[in-house]
Amino acid sequence: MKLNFTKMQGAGNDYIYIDCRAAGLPPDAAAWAVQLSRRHFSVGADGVIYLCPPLRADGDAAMRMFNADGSEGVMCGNGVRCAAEFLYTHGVRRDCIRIDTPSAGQRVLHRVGDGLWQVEMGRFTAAPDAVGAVGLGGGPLLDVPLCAGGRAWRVHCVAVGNPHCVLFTHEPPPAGAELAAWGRALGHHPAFPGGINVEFAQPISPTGLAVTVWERGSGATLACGTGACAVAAAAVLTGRCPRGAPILVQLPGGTLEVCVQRDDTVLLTGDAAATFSGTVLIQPCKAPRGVV
Ligand SMILES: N[C@@H](CCC[C@H](N)C(=O)O)C(=O)O
Repeated sequence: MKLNFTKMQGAGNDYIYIDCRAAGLPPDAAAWAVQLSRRHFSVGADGVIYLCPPLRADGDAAMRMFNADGSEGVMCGNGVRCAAEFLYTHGVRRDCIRIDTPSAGQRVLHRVGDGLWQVEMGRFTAAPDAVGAVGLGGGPLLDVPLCAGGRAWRVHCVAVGNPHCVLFTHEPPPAGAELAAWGRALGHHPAFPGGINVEFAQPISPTGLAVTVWERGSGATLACGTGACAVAAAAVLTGRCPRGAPILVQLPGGTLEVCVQRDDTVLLTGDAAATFSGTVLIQPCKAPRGVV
């Protein structure tokens, strides 16, 4: 079977976009995500995003995002900007676009420049499944001691749709094998039975953070939009960055601007671009992908 797709990236977080606005989500959506995301063997990506019929009367489309291992994410901060850019160039040429999601609600996006979108990401909350820890008034869990990968850490658990485990470092954040090893150890820690995304953040100025990311379901990625929001929220809550001001989150794939507002809602601004389109042959799935 042949499938039309568009490859897009936001801050280097790359997804394959499949337009299902007419037909709806395909039954093999998760299996296709595993197959198509494999770098060197197929299109290659951090995951697949299906654009589906809207869930609300005022929605322009709905978005379903699947990580490279076939697990479904609740939200995708980089992916939703690319989804808006895709819709903008495929029939919804408006500067305000509304994208529905099954469990994170509707996201409203504003086109603030050529290929530049600002998205209202909603309120940050406690990461939902940090077992045994108690958040402040049901809010994020701050300064939680955790042993993982043979090291003792202090982590901040914040959800922005997806759950995130944020760690602040004095040194430049880890990359390569170190990022993969620590990300995996923390991301699969028993405190997080549903798995968690991991961000290492080094404050580099009063409003700037250098960040590296290990994503559940995809491994190390060049950026994570909800992750950038979670890092900014943790930085505000721990007094490292100001509330209500733009915070620049520098990731290996690009810089995202995040503003944590007085009511705990978060604004995320960043690029969104198509890189190529094509047709891919869907093969019967042979070998399952290993856990990342
Ligand atoms: N890269 C995304 C988040 C994707 C989902 C995440 N891996 C999860 O399963 O929670 C972003 O830009 O937010």
